Amino acid sequence: MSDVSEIPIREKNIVLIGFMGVGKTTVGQLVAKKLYRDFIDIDEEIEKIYNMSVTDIFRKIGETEFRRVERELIVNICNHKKLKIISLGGGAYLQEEVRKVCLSKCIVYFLDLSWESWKERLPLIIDSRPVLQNKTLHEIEDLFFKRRKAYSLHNSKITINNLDAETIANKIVESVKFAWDIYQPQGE
Ligand SMILES: Nc1ncnc2c1ncn2[C@@H]1O[C@H](COP(=O)(O)OP(=O)(O)OP(=O)(O)O)[C@@H](O)[C@H]1O
Ligand SMILES: O=C(O)C1=C[C@@H](O)[C@@H](O)[C@H](O)C1
Ligand SMILES: [Mg+2]
Repeated sequence: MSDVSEIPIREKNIVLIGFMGVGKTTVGQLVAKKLYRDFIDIDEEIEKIYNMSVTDIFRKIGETEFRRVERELIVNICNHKKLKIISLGGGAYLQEEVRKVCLSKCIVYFLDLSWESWKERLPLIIDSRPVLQNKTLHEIEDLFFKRRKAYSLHNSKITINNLDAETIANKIVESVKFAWDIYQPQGE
């Protein structure tokens, strides 16, 4: 497969990062449709490899192995694929190698939701996110703010409080097209 280090900005993969449950999967699918691109959800890819849910992988195989596969998958996709919309799992970007490859090969969008808004979404996701289980709300809050340091390394931030998924996807598409036109105007 070819190396994509010199890839034109219009062909770069777009990567969505942010805390679990902020909507990376939901919004990524919409962005892919709007830009006529393929969508890759890293959690789904890992589930296909093991033919198990993320919850079962954590339980039966363990988080350490999950993180290794997650990292290798992301590094491989970022190095060898282009024109994709990629939604990471919420913890993937905590790995330095993942941050490095995403920032060097892709355009990284951070979906930024406030803690107050995020808390309302907890009941929707708690059962399918093993990292949240057996934690108090205070411990989850600590994790939410600790992880912001890693997410602060991005190319663009979209503040998503009170916005529906369609509106967020439109904002990303608008922002991507703006960047394309600034850095690589059509016809040049
Ligand atoms: N803008 C939104 N407004 C309200 N609910 C939303 C929005 N975006 C996503 N959701 C809902 O929040 C939940 C989590 O969304 P989603 O699975 O897309 O998050 P995620 O960021 O991919 O999480 P993870 O990091 O665990 O992969 C889903 O139930 C989804 O329907
Ligand atoms: O934030 C996390 O650590 C995780 C988020 C999910 O997307 C899954 O990747 C898994 O549940 C771990
Ligand atoms: Mg997801």
